[in-house]
Amino acid sequence: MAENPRRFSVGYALAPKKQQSFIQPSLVDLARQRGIDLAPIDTSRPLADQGPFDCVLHKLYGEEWNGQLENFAARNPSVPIVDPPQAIERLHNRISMLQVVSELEIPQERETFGIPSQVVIYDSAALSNSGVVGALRFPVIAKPLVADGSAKSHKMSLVFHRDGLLKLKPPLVLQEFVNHGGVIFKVYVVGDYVQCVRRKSLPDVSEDKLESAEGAVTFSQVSNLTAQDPTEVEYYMHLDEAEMPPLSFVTEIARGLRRATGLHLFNFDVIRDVKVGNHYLVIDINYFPGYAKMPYYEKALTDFFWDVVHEKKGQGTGDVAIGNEEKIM
Ligand SMILES: Nc1ncnc2c1ncn2[C@@H]1O[C@H](COP(=O)(O)OP(=O)(O)OP(=O)(O)O)[C@@H](O)[C@H]1O
Ligand SMILES: O=P(O)(O)O[C@H]1[C@H](OP(=O)(O)O)[C@@H](OP(=O)(O)O)[C@@H](O)[C@@H](O)[C@@H]1OP(=O)(O)O
Ligand SMILES: [Mg+2]
Ligand SMILES: [Mg+2]
Repeated sequence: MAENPRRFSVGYALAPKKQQSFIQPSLVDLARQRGIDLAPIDTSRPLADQGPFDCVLHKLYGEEWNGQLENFAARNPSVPIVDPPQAIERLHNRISMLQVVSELEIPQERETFGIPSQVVIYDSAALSNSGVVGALRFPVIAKPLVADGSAKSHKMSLVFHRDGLLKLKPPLVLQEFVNHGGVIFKVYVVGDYVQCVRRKSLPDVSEDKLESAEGAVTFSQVSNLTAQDPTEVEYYMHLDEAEMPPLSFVTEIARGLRRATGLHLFNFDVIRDVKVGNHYLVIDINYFPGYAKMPYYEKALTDFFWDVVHEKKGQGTGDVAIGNEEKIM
């Protein structure tokens, strides 16, 4: 009689909303067919008492949880934790998050990339200090310094003039707004796998608008908004027409970020400067983003789990490009 093939278990610890969106029956079924069982972790009990797991997947924060992961790792040194809290930590601060982009050493040829000019503001006095904000070109986006996934950390302001800064609540980052044709590219990374999609963004700000606009406007998670009125529907039709950045280019950045951060699961937001045409700016990096919105996410994630539990991370056979998807090796 044939032996039962070895099964693997991936334990997951996610906030309820994340669990609901990510753990879809289609993902659970596909993983199961490939010999991988997705098992919920009970966060009210010690992690080290649960399992056995061949991998621990998580998006939870805090000292208590980090302590649980440390205990688990001490008892199970060979079980990968995706991803280690110290590696995720740098994405929780919008300065350290983009610092890593500036440090990438990638030959820039036809397409170039960077980050927008920005300054960090720790106290209200700095908002009226010419020495601090004088070098910035308006409009600017004010972003909370902390990017910890809270609703507050996504609340931003588009500020047209210096007087619009005065009501803001530090600590925050003031980042120059770059006109980019109202579309952002979200580059999803799942281990070796990379997929780029278009999303709605803030519209360009013309010189006229800049002169006539007053103060600041607030917004939150623009890219997740859905069409509400006919002009929005019209907008979405044109969104599909925006030229994508070359996949090999975003894949190079993805590979660089993976190496520099040690992270396996993240996405980054890229905009294309309309004034330059082939210059791109990375404006945001998110840990374990909404993968369920990514076409065929079940396959990408299952392949990733398979690689992790078979300890074959990064030992592929070469680059495979399929449409807007690519594998980095
Ligand atoms: N420097 C910039 N220039 C132009 N538009 C920008 C800039 N920074 C941010 N935006 C716009 O604001 C949106 C929100 O900014 P950002 O992505 O930093 O916020 P977030 O709350 O971290 O987003 P997410 O939901 O992806 O985590 C972007 O998707 C983009 O539409
Ligand atoms: O809400 P979704 O599931 O779609 O995912 C969003 C995710 O929320 P969740 O982790 O609470 O689910 C966000 O994480 P936090 O910053 O809030 O931690 C952030 O990563 C967004 O960029 C994701 O949207 P996407 O970038 O994929 O469009
Ligand atoms: Mg973003
Ligand atoms: Mg973000």
